[in-house]
Amino acid sequence: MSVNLQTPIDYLKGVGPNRADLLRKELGIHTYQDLINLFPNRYIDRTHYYKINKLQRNNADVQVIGKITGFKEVAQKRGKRLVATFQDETGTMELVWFRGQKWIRENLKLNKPYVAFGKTNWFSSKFNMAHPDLELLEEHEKNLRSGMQAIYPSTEKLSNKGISNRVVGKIMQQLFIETGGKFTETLSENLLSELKLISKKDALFNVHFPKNQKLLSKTQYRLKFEELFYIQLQLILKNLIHKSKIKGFPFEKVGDYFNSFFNDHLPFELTNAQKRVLKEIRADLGSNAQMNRLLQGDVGSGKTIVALMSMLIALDNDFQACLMAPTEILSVQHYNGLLELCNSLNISIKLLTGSTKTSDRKKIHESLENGELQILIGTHALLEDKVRFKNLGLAIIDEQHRFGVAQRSKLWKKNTSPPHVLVMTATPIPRTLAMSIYGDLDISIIDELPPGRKSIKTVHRYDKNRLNVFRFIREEIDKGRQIYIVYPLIQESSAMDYKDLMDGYESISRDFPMPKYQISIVHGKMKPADKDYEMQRFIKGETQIMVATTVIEVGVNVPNASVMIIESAERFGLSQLHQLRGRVGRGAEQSYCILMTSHKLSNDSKIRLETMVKTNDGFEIAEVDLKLRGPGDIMGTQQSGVLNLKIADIIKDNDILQSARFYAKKILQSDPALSKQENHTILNTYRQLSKYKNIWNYIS
Ligand SMILES: Nc1ncnc2c1ncn2[C@@H]1O[C@H](COP(=O)(O)OP(=O)(O)OP(=O)(O)O)[C@@H](O)[C@H]1O
Repeated sequence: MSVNLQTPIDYLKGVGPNRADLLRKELGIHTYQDLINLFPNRYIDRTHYYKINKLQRNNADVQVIGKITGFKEVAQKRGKRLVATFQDETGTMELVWFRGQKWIRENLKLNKPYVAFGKTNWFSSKFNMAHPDLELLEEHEKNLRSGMQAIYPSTEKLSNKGISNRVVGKIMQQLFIETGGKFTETLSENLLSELKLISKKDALFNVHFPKNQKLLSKTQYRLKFEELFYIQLQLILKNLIHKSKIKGFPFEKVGDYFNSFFNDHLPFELTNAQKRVLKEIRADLGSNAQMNRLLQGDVGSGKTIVALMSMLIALDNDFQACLMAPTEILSVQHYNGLLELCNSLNISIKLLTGSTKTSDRKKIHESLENGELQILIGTHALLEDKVRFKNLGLAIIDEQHRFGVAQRSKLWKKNTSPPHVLVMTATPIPRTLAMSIYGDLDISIIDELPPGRKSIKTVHRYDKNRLNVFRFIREEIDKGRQIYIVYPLIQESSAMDYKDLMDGYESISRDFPMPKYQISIVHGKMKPADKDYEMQRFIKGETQIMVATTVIEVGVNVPNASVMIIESAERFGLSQLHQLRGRVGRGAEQSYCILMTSHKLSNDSKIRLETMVKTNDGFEIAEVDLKLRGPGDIMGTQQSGVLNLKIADIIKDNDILQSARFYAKKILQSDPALSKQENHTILNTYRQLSKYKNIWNYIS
């Protein structure tokens, strides 16, 4: 190509030193390449022309073809305004200027066809357009911007400094004239033809000058695909390198434990999503590589059974398995649940937590080391050095948000070779984000709830409606249901929060007196044994109301509980609210979630509450959370690069991301080193990637 894209922007015809300075300072555009990469942030559809008799009031972005038949000046409070009569074959309207009259009168030509573009107003029984964007029809037709007009970021702000959107459009046009618009392709022939993608050079032209919406959509698809494809390629390569370096135990067979459970003891039919995820896990376990999989499922979607059945495969292959949960309550619950499910399978399962007695602890350690113990469930007590397995084949970690990566790898080190790892989370991370960030994990998603679940009715109530809420609680208890009332205790040590909880407990005890009503209370300051005792009373149905802090947030399963009341709901984050709500709606009865707040709510709190009221879908909630808090915040650390997208939107372009990931995977599966001739372009582009860090910096 003849024109070097690194040419400074000053050399482009129509730019000049002043504009060049502004472009550099205001938009960071130094070279031709920077200019091409200034992608529009929106478009105005200029493919349609209105007739004057079809105009409507306050129509923005309207264009009309007509002729100026005369001018008049109209006196107003301060100065004069210039009014032109603008006419087409269907009627007459006015074009109005409040400044620049002299220039306009001298330069506009009477009775020549013009295109007037702007917003319509209705004034003195006539339509008018103030300060229209006017262009002679014959010039307009030559103009590349006559289809979908690109609007560039910041140009609206900068227009009085001399870089209006129109100016950027014009110099962009000039750039394509000077370069001939011939840019090197960056995707392979195969991808282009299989996905029917438009070429790079067409995409770059059309992103700036699309003729119509259809072409624009194709263009955006191609560029977004490319951006996401190369990010996925990088992530998957990382994953492949991990897999080729770290060997796992191949679980070759599915044996008696699994089959007997599946055929004779499964308490319900698995959902299709559960079956699909199990297949994915089985495939991993059967391969030679070490499984490193993230299992995402909304609250109550049935992850536990998937975890158990995966553990049974480990047992079938004479390996041990462990399940680690973030809290004592959860570990106990998992333990009891699994004991019940495995009742007739003759498996040895034990629980190890901070409160396990020393003598029991010793026995557990021994039986783990000699291999008698097959499944160990517990809290981070599992990570202690004394806990040594004979042959740990599968480690399942529930709620990975609470365990850091370092802790995960500590589990690995419990063997000479690392066990397979399955990380389960009930706090859905938006799919897009998960795919972009967990380069080292494969992802399975249970996106279906067990049949027959009624969606939880969620309402927002102010404190002053408390009496009504209490009446509702009484009615539900009379029907035999149980109630959670949760108080924010963001930090377990916060004295004020603790006082709120205790005050709440007292007032509830007054309104729901013994002996008719029995109340449990659980909070972080209690001894584990007391907590467990209170929890068990509620689980067994001996108490009807559970007053608690967020210790019950994850995983607690009491199907008879049908009402979740969240006090000071504005103080909780979205995913936490969703988690709490997930504690009800686990049985067949209609369940309710009542979000109590005071009147003073910030905008973000309002959005959080509205979202909760509107939807039960954890993934949708995660998306809103992502928008409110930003990806960096959600993941704890800013994963720069991966999330620094120029054209794709991590929230909206999920489908494209899936496809990009699929093809990146497919290509790497058949050609991991990208050495085949057909992947030459991809390899080349990929190499540039590591050099420039950003795929948009290597257009040539
Ligand atoms: N396929 C199914 N059909 C009917 N019930 C099911 C099915 N799968 C799971 N369940 C039941 O649904 C409830 C929720 O399952 P589970 O506790 O495994 O959910 P979860 O995904 O772990 O959710 P959470 O993270 O909120 O605890 C349990 O009572 C379980 O027995």
